[in-house]
Amino acid sequence: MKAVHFGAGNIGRGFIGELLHNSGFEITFVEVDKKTVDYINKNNNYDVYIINDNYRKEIIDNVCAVSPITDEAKAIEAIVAADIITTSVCVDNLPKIANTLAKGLKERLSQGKDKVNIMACENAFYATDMLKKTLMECKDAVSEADLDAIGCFPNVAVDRIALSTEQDGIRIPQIETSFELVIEKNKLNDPASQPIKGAEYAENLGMYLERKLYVFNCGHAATAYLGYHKNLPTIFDALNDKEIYANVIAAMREAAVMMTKKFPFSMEELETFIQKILKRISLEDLHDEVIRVGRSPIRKLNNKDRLVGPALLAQEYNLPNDHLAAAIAAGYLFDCKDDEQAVEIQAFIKENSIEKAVEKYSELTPADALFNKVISAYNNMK
Ligand SMILES: NC(=O)c1ccc[n+]([C@@H]2O[C@H](COP(=O)([O-])OP(=O)(O)OC[C@H]3O[C@@H](n4cnc5c(N)ncnc54)[C@H](O)[C@@H]3O)[C@@H](O)[C@H]2O)c1
Ligand SMILES: O=P(O)(O)OC[C@@H](O)[C@@H](O)[C@H](O)[C@H](O)CO
Repeated sequence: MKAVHFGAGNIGRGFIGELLHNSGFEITFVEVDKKTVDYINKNNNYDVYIINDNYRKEIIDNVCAVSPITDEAKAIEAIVAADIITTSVCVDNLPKIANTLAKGLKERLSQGKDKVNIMACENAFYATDMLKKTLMECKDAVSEADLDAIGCFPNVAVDRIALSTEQDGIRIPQIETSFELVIEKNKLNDPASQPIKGAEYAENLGMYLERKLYVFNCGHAATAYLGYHKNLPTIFDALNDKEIYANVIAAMREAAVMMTKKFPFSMEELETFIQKILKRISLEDLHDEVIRVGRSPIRKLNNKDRLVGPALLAQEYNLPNDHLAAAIAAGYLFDCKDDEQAVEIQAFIKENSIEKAVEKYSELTPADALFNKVISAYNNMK
């Protein structure tokens, strides 16, 4: 069985690559970083280290990599031959992979190939739906009818802390033992099939996806932005600060209470979930930097993403969201110079105002109670 995976980064090699390999797939990574492509092709394998299993090394073999920039024809060939296609490139990059994927899918169609499962393993609200939309809108656009004739598009919730260390300019993935990959079962080509071993197959993905993004990633982002504001380098350091810990858990609980209104979760089970997540992310050995977890704030401050998304839903249900508002405000203070999106937001605030920035990036207006809470928290923190 053959898999094509776009993005040989931390999650690509460290998590999805490992699961695909253990499910019996030969994997072709489509990756823009030349050094990573050459490293994978050198021995047709790569190493992964399991952090909280004494840095046990796993070797993932039967892999190769191609660059979509210098070798698009090979990428298309791999797409045509694939039994499964997955991505983990960050949702901001989905439009950049769309043309190559679209060309490969058109070629599959013209060769009369089978339908293939295509899954975007990204932290976002229904990332596979987003990918499908970009395939219909890109330069080499495929019509929806053709996409449905050649592909199936299940959404997924992807959870594993996947980091890396650098050796000779190559990032070597390091992962934690805990993981969860939940796949939207009824959208699979064959809903009874379980193509990836170790994944869960759910009919009601929405509740798992929102719990992951709106509770886990919500708390993670809140920790990163509040930690960055206090000059704390890692998530471990940030959660060791009593004030930050109290604010993070309060924000996660605000999101969780909202989830109990929307989905059949009890607060008791969400409280257990929150405690489990806080334990996982505060592991000292991870050395997970607040700038990684806070990266790409334009994406994270979007009104469908992990902070504004649950805060708006809480507002809709007339529930408290003040701690979520404070975390959003901290996101607008994230002025990391190495993060393009942070630089853009800070320049926009300087040239315009925080009010205009919240309107532009989070699509909140002064008519929203949340807008005013964010502005007032921002001014208090500044
Ligand atoms: N790291 C985690 O703990 C984690 C956990 C769950 C979900 N995720 C999600 O997984 C996705 C990837 O995150 P990551 O941490 O692995 O990031 P990463 O930066 O380590 O990996 C992304 C990879 O995609 C490659 N890439 C970018 N544009 C590309 C393109 N046009 N074509 C091919 N390759 C391209 C990059 O070079 C990089 O190797 C994100 O959506 C993230 O939210 C990450
Ligand atoms: O990957 P991002 O940028 O969406 O979010 C940063 C972290 O919160 C994220 O990577 C977590 O480590 C991950 O979602 C855990 O499953």
